Amino acid sequence: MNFKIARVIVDVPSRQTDRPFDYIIPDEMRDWIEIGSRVGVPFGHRTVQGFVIDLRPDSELNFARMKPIQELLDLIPPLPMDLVKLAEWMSHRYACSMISALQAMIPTALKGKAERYIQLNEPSESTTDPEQTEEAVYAAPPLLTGEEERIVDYIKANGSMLMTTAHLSAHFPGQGETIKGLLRTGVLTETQMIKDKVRKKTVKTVTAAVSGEQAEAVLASFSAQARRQKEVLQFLLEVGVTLSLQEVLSTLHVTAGTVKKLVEKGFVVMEDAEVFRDPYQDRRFKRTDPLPRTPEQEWVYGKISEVLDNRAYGAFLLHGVTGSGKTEVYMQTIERCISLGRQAIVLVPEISLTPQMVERFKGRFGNKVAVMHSRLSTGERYDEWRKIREGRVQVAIGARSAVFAPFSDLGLIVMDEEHETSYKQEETPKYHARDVAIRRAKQHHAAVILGSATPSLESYHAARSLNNEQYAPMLLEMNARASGSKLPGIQIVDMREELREGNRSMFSRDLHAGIAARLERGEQSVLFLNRRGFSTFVMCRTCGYVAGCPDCDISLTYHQKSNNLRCHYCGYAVPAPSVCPECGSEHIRYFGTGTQRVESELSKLFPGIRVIRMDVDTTTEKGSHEKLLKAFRDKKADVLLGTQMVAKGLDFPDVTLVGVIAADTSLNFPDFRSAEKTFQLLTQVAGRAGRHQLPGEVVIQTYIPDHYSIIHASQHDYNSFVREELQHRKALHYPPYSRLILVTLSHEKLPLLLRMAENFTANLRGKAQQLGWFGNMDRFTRDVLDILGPVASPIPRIKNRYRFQCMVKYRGSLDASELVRSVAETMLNDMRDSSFQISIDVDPQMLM
Ligand SMILES: Nc1ncnc2c1ncn2[C@@H]1O[C@H](COP(=O)(O)OP(=O)(O)OP(=O)(O)O)[C@@H](O)[C@H]1O
Ligand SMILES: [Zn+2]
Ligand SMILES: [Zn+2]
Repeated sequence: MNFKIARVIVDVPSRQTDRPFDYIIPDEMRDWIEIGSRVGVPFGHRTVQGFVIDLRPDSELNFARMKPIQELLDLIPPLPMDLVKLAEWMSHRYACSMISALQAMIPTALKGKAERYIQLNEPSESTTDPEQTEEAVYAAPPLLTGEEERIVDYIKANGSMLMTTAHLSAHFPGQGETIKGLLRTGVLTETQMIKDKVRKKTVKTVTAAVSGEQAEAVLASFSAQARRQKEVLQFLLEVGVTLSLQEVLSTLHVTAGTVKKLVEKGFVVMEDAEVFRDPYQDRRFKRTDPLPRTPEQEWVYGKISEVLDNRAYGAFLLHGVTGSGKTEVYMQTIERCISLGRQAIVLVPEISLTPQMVERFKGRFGNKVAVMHSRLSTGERYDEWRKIREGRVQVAIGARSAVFAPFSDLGLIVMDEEHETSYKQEETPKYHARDVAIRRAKQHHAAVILGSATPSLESYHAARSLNNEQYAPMLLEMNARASGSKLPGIQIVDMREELREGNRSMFSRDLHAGIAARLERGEQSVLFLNRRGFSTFVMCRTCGYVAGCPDCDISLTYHQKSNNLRCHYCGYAVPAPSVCPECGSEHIRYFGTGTQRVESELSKLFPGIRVIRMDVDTTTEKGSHEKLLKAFRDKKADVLLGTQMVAKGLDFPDVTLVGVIAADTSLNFPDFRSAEKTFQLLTQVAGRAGRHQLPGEVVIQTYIPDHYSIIHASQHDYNSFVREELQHRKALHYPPYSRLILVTLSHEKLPLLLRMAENFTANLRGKAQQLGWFGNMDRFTRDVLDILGPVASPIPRIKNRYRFQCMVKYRGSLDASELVRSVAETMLNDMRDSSFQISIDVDPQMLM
């Protein structure tokens, strides 16, 4: 097929440009441009980056008015065809632009921006006399001043015809006007090209360029002064392979000059070779072999293998209690997938929080694994990504964006802790990695494993529902711990009772006794603080003043390290005041992070206790997690104290006590998922205790001891919790009995916003009525859509913009995303007020 036209999505984030634009494919690019290619194209007066999403033999548009593609940025398209298709689906499903979906799929390194370059003006072909040398063309007609000549000579002398405008102006300070003059008279021209944020890394390599027969004669020809050169050549001939220049220099203690002389003489070839930055190159991972499967693992493994072997789509919800050996199942099914010549993706909630997971996969699969880690440098991430794209690895492990790992023959996607909210991206594109994973698996006829000890109600309901949809996951359960150990006993302590009996400490008597016993026996404890809701704000105890952000309706957060107050939404920061700005009182209190308070209380109660604190403050540095966890594993501490971070995936043999300081802070959250979140957290932390030989014990402190999520968690009873929670959800038509779309409208002027929010909701309602969708959720029909609001958002003002929201609730097979998007678009087009914004969040996880 001879394609002349490429349809390109340009990297210009505006509603008007969210459609493909047609460009002519220049002849020399014909063989190279593919769907998924990244290109630089002229757009208005700029050059922008874009992605080819379709190829056409022809265009409906006038060829004369169409522009050609300016440059092709990679030889291998960064996006395989299936990801381009996936982006189209995402854009529809999540009501986001195509460019935002495509950008989410590539590493930051490839988010190129146009850079301006200056070059000598190449004469156009018609006027070029082949006899005329370059020199003649420039030197002759326009009479250059001395200054101008120096600039032109500098460009020539630097060999490259291309030089960034920035570089040139920096090299000739104060000569801006001269350079502009040269541009005006056409001696120089300026072009724009896309420059990537990071380049491939290369090293110089050297190889002997002398054949075996010649070797002796050549070596004999060296003079006595060239002894060092001779040594180098001899060495290279002996090893007989290409070595990095650095290696040669450090082995033989010679200078680069010596090697260069050999290159000049033609005895050695020096080249640039691409290298991959490997963030784990200095780390050794203990190799592990597959464990003999337990009977439960065997059954689960069999079910998944069937689908893998058939190369069919199949989804599984693996509900296994903590320590049941889910990770071992992931690894063994992945091994099977690889042996079939296919590749696998492992998704984990937040990879920097799960170093043990990375260790286990590296230990089993070695250099077959690429790690997509947010803490890696842009360059390192780019290289890990290239290993995937170029087929050098078979397994990718990473947080939600790893779902886009560009494998060519994907066979399996594993999503560990599938209930975690971090799988939902809160910025545009607001996708949920679970739904994207299922979609990708369908495209590839691959298997999906959603694993959790506490599956989300959405997944559980889908697996359980009677009118089993085609894509619903199959429920697989594992109820016993793989090691044979029992789940720990859990005790609930009523903190109100403690107070009544005169205990004002944050530790109940039972938890206190528990920690003391561990100290005596040389065992370890994990203390968990439910951070949500713990105060880090500043309050005056005299007048009740609370420091708030002037631009956002939210209180400022106290940061101990820098001793200032910061707004989490807009970044506003002020030094922490020492007296109340309102009444001048000195009784103004700073509440540090909850963990700091617990830590100081611990050392008061147990002098000499060794505590490792793990929270946002102690884990900002790269690798700090690993360090802290290793220290704990090496028994350099008695207590690991932390927030959510200590709840996940940790497996330490000597931890026999887990204490939950305040279980219910997350219950008081205005969110219909708060009971579910609390149950999940408690189950997860409790699961850290007694995983090996020593039996475990858990103490949960709470002010609401009779809340069903706490009671069921204390009995390890997921099924009863779910039954009760589903009843509440059903009564209120919350997910999984409906789906939600949260629409947030914002503007600086409150009265205007109010009117627009009313209008928007009315338009939406009207359109839904026309379609016959609108109705009360109590209605006994499958397809129905209801609209709640508008109301002020829970945070009514951010960055000086007021916010109103409305909630769309629907069920059945309605295309609600499309409805909301079209109403929003019509309204924005009619408004012509660019300051008015509508943000659409499909399947929201945070209702703020
Ligand atoms: N077949 C097996 N035989 C013996 N030990 C096993 C087996 N499978 C897993 N284990 C061990 O049991 C422990 C728990 O296994 P694993 O971490 O895979 O469970 P998990 O379900 O992923 O745990 P969690 O969800 O609590 O993080 C680990 O120490 C693991 O090495
Ligand atoms: Zn005050
Ligand atoms: Zn703010």
